[in-house]
Amino acid sequence: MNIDIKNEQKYLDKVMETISMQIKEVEVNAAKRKEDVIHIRKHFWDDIKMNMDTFDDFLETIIGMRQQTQDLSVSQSTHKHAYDRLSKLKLIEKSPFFGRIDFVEDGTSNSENIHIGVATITDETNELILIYDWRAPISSIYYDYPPGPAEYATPEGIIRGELYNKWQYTIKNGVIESMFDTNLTIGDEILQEVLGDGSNKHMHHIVATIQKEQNKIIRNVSGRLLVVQGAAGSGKTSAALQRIAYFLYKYRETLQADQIILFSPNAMFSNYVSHVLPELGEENMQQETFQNYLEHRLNRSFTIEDPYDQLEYLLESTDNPLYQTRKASIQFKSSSVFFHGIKRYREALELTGMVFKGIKFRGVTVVSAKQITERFYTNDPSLNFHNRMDQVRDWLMKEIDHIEKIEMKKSWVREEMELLSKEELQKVLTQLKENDDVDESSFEFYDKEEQILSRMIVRRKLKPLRRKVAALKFINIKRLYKQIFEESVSATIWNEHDFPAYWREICLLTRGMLDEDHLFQEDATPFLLLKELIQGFQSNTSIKYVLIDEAQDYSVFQFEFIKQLFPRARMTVLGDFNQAISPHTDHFTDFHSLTSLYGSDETEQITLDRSYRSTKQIIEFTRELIPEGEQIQAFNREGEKPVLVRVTDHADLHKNIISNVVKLQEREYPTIAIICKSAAEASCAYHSLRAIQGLKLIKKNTDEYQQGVLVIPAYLAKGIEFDSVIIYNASNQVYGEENLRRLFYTACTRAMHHLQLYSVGDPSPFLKNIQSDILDIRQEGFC
Ligand SMILES: Nc1ncnc2c1ncn2[C@@H]1O[C@H](COP(=O)(O)OP(=O)(O)OP(=O)(O)O)[C@@H](O)[C@H]1O
Repeated sequence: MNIDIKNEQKYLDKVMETISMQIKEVEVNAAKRKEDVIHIRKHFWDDIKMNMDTFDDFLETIIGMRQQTQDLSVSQSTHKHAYDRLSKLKLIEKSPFFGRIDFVEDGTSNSENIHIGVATITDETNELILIYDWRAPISSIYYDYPPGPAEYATPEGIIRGELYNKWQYTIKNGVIESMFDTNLTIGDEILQEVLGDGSNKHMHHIVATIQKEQNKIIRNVSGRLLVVQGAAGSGKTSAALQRIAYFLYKYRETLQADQIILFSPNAMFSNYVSHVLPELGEENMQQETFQNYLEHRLNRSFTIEDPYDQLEYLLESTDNPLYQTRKASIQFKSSSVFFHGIKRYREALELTGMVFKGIKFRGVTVVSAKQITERFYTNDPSLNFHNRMDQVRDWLMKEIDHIEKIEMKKSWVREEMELLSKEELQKVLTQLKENDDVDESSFEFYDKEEQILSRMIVRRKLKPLRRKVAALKFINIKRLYKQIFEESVSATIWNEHDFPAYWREICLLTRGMLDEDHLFQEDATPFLLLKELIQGFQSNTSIKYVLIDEAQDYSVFQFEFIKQLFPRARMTVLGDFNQAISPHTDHFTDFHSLTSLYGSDETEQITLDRSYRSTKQIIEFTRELIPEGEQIQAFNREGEKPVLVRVTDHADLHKNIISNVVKLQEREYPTIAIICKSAAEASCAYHSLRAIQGLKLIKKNTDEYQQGVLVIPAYLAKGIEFDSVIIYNASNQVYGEENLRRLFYTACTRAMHHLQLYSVGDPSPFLKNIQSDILDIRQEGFC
């Protein structure tokens, strides 16, 4: 069937007319609802008869209040519903669709002409769908099939048929600017156009150009765990966000946005991706960094090193005498051997080894640690660990009751009684008068008053103790964790061959840090694991979906942890092992170990090989940097070949970069990033390049993605992208070690349109065998 742009424009005009009518209707409705809410709030008490004279009056008052609250809640939610609909209509008002398919279902002869957009639009009768939501079952054909036989899944089963035509549109301000028949065009013009645009302060949605393999991720709902390994720029983050939007549509009757959580690498990344869902007319999910979670759970007792300080140490402290110990320590503590060792250790504690803290009151030990230990181990051994611990807690609570009685008679209580305020005394007096039928002038009354006051004083003092006992704070977790690093205990946890190199030194180092109440990053999760195994897991059952982006930097511990933390959730894990820059992931090359989390039946893996962020020339270069990089396919978008400029010294380097940035600014790139190996290098570079106007230094606590010319350490650039990337110093001296390959690759793959590398002296060995048709190598001088 032939369609032309005029007819399609007519259809667009009709849809826009419908939308503007609906906007008017919903505006009136929303305003009315708003008035209702204001009215109920304003007159909330007017309609309630406050009468507490008799029980029936009291009941009537309560019922009236409840009724008013219910009315308010209904009005608020209808107002919200109208308001959300209005926002959605306004969002799509000027560009209501981006695609069309003509589909004939098997067994019928009618061609359904389906226009697809960000949200569903029906005609005034509410019966005819003018625009299908991109997440509707039939819309999947648009993403999954070229013209020919096609099918889509519905709750009632698979629908098969023939896809005759497929069009893509660019619509701006209500006008169709271009329209492509994808039967005829070669390549994806719209995708070319989108990817060729400059960078933005925030990531945008991709629903008009979702690719087939990405659609598989977005719509996958089969197992408990979906693992996505994807090349840099292959759309993992995008797929994760559109997947969340898909869930919110598919399960709209039962799922709220705050029942979904996305773990992201840092605050800047969170801010960068925070506009995608609102752009799609959906509320944002919760976002969290794992570090935040750790701090929330542990920082009352410890200071915790953050992952960036850990990385910075590893990048910049290679001369430190403890460097090798620390490195070995990180690797061991992130391994599954350590994870299972801790589990074994906890099991062993059932028989021996528990350490408790004595209970002190007013500086005196009232129950000693030894007594608690004895009590724990003399409890019925057939009871499980947690039940035994509960019994100890109950026993301690009783001991505290006993202490309360004894303390009430002590002289310090009498002294404190003298200090009570008039109000406090009055309160007790009133209480006594109300509850007891005792003559106010009698001795009995006096005795009772004294008793109440003493109890009040002692209880107040014992309150924190009771709270601590209830929270199992009498278990000495720090000492228990420290024991793991004592020879007498560690020998019972691990087999001889499990011990890593530098074990003695690791033990010394860890014990020393614990004594200073400081936790290394690599100790934080194992410490928390041990704490939870002993005190019981504090899980969050309301979360239904957990998504972990940049998952390559999480350890086995962290995955286990997140799984236990959200026991009812389905998990989506997205990452790229070639960008694994955390020190504990040095030897990881895939996500296979994750299968054990939920078992192979519940786990699905999808690989994304095609990269969309960068030009073909940049991809052809970056894939040379990693093993098996040839598997990565470039999207066919042309650009310039990356350039490596060798300079003789730092003065020359800065002169070259400054002049190059001026040229790049003339090209009007919104973002030019000068990427450094570490924060230390970034800080030096920033000071030497300050002649660049508006230069900004990005630090670990920067919480907003910024445009302009930036100096940024490579590990903070993870997950984001820049129009032009300048690798500050790709020399052998800076990137000489093999373990920096992935960091170097991560830095280079941030470039969308332009990539330039500098090297003071000899370049990194990573660049050694790259052919001149892929990397343009120039000797010093201005480029
Ligand atoms: N189907 C698509 N249509 C339009 N743009 C896309 C598509 N897929 C990816 N992109 C764009 O490609 C860029 C990279 O996407 P994204 O950040 O999601 O990739 P990633 O795999 O998470 O990258 P990295 O691993 O490097 O962080 C973004 O600008 C994104 O908008």
